[in-house]
Amino acid sequence: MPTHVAIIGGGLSGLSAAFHLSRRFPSTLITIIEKHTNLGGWAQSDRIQVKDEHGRPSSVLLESGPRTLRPNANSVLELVHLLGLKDSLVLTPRSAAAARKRFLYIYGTKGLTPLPSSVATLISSPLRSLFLRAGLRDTFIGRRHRAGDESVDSFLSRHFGEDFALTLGSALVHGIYAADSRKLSVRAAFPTLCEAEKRGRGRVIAGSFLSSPTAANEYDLGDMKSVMDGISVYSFRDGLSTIANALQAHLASKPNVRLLLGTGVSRLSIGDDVEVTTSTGEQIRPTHVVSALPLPQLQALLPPSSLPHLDANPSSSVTVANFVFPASSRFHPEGFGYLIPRPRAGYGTAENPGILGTVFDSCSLAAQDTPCTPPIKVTMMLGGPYGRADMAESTLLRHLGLHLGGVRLPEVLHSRMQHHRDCIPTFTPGHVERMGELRRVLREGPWKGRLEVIGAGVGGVSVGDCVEAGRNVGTDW
Ligand SMILES: C=Cc1c2[nH]c(c1C)Cc1[nH]c(c(CCC(=O)O)c1C)Cc1[nH]c(c(C)c1CCC(=O)O)Cc1[nH]c(c(C)c1C=C)C2
Repeated sequence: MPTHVAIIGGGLSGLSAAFHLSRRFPSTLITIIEKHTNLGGWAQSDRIQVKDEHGRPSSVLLESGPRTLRPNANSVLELVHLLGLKDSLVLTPRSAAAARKRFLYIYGTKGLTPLPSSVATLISSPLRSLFLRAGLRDTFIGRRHRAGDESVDSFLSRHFGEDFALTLGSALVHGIYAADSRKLSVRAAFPTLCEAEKRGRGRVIAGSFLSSPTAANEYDLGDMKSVMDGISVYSFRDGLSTIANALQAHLASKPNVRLLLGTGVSRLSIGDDVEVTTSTGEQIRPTHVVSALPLPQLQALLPPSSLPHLDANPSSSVTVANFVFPASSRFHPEGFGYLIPRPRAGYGTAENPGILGTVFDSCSLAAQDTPCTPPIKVTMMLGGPYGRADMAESTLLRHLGLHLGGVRLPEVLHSRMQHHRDCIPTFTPGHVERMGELRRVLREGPWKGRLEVIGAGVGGVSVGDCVEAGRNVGTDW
């Protein structure tokens, strides 16, 4: 049993690990070391006060990282239940426009193209022939790929055709990984597609109708399943920071938990003992360590060549631009927002200076704001495979108006732009095998299972993946 666990990194993975370890080992000392003074990683929510064009005040919640959660992530629902956050939930039902209506902005077409969400909307959709050709190709050609991993673009092109992979696949990958679908591993990023291909003997659509056994895992959910019945996504009145703040308050109240904020780690080594040196020069000798850092940051703390594959993946940087407009000026359609596929001519061409997509936040999260008809909030996401997009606000707004079919935008009440460097890892093909080898070396090498490596760079980039990984830490200890 561990007597002292050091957790390096206080994002949601590290906090989840601390929460679950402190429950499982109530007499073990747990030290969380985070170089920033705030916890929660890039899930940061800020409340701002704005005045509308008539001088009336409003309070608006802005997110700089993830903004909504899906109810299928049981590990997060469990935290909501155990931390008593149910009363601050903001729920978006499946019937809401934000859940049903998603758009693409396709170069060469005017305005937004709705994505079909049912058979009826498919029949009348401008994307009908693209979807039909994709369905026919997968069903009648069906191509099983036997050797190893491949990119998302290559997988989708094989099954659904190149046009589908470019239009739908690249846009989806922008919206989740802010990455180039030609570089992202299908096995690591969309394992369910590979499983469906296997079940359908080479046909993904057929395979997705065949059920697969799901591993049973016990979660302490209280009545969260019924609360989430019919819900598409959820957040909290004060945004996603609510989870990190509640975890921090919970951990701060535990006598066996020590929070070292504003303290980095400069060295991590293993001899007879594990040794962690902090940026303040303190030497800590825990029995076990959890790294919840981005993998290249962990690599920088270790002696050269200690662990394999930590620098194998690149990562995407994203600039998040939040805009607040007057309540009276609904200028965009109701819906989730829109994604922009990779330009046919490639990234960095004149038609797109670097915009990946735009979220119509008010359609799902207006309940975070006051008064009851609050200002309209919209978030544009830039960068990723385009590289750093240093765009003037006026240029961004000109593009937004153009994407919406040439609408005249109202005066902006508030805006801000935040650049998140290397915030989302891009799992390149072979990632799953590489992480298997990393786990083997951690188990069998000098660490002998005393170091566990988690975080978005290992097993998945969603909040659910990060919280789940933290929950599973140290189950062999
Ligand atoms: C802030 C930029 C982010 C981009 N991707 C992510 C973030 C935080 C991570 C991410 N986004 C989504 C998922 C899938 C989660 C799930 O479905 O369970 C992940 C891991 C989907 C998503 N994409 C956008 C939103 C609002 C959501 C819902 C989840 C969330 O709030 O993050 C919009 C969006 N995100 C990015 C871009 C470029 C984009 C464009 C409209 C990058």
